[in-house]
Amino acid sequence: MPGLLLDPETVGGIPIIDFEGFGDGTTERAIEIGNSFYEACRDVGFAYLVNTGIPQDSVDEMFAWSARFFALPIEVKQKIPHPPSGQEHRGYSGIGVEQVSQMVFDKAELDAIRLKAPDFKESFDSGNDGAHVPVHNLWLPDEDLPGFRAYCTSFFSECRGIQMKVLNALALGMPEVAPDFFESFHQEADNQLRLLHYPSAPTDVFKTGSKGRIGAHTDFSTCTLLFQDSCGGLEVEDPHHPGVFLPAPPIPGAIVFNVGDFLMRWSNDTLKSTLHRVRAPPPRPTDNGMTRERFSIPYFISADVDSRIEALPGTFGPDRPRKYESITAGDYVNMRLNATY
Ligand SMILES: O=C(O)CCC(=O)C(=O)O
Ligand SMILES: [Fe+2]
Repeated sequence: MPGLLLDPETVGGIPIIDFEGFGDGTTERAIEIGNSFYEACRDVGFAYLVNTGIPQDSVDEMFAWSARFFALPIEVKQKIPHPPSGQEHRGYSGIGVEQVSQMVFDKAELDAIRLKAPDFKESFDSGNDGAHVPVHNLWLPDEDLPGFRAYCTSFFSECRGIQMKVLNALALGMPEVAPDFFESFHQEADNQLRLLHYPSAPTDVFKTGSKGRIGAHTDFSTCTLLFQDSCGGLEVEDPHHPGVFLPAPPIPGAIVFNVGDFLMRWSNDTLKSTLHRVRAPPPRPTDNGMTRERFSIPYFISADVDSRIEALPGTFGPDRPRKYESITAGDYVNMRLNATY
């Protein structure tokens, strides 16, 4: 993308970490990657990861399945509604989407939608089908979208492979953390694959400024791998200027990585879980008063529910007390999920 790369190693202040040559994580080059990745997590909380080894075709295919899923009639998607309980982060959520997709242009109606639905998005969540988690996937009957379940399941596994590489790189870069430390806390893949669709909507819908596609938030698990399409609109808080958000534009082939609140707590606040949000992308003359639709795919990585964490080695000492009690990953995530739904 010409013009975007002002500094070859960052975009909008977000470091680009090149995993080329990471190998099995034992080479000099792997240590270098680990060091710059650790610095990115400490100083920014976000990084673009390139050459991670995930085939671009797999990512493109996941986006194609996502588009097919969201194009299904609302009655079909509503066969698998997201349960009201925060613990069960599975199935379809279509908050406010029905109204928006019907192309409402009346101002009073738009205002009513804004009040009702702060975020104009629909989503589908799936996770590990393993028996150890008390949460079950909600799949459509296969005849409604043959192949969808199989592909989500296979993409979930591909992301898991990348997850291990990424966690190992971070451990390598952290001063007193053993290389396989994080891996040993992430054996069960208690992760969540979310397909997100921000429908096209009249540009007016986004004009008030206070509401958008996703309001400013931090993610609450260990970390997130985010795949975004070419639309744009993701913004990340500038670590040096609280309240100022900088665009994190899509870079073809890159995964956006961010630290979550759980890892921030685990690191005694050494690593940053940074606020981010999604706004309407800058309008183009060809948009005709409509904001383009956007698809994104976050993969939320969580530690094994029963694992108990306390401040990571090297993040506390005589001059730097531990700030948090020890907690299990399950208790932490449930506490946070219950506050969201
Ligand atoms: O859609 C995006 O780019 C970001 C999504 C996100 O931040 C989230 O789901 O937590
Ligand atoms: Fe997020």
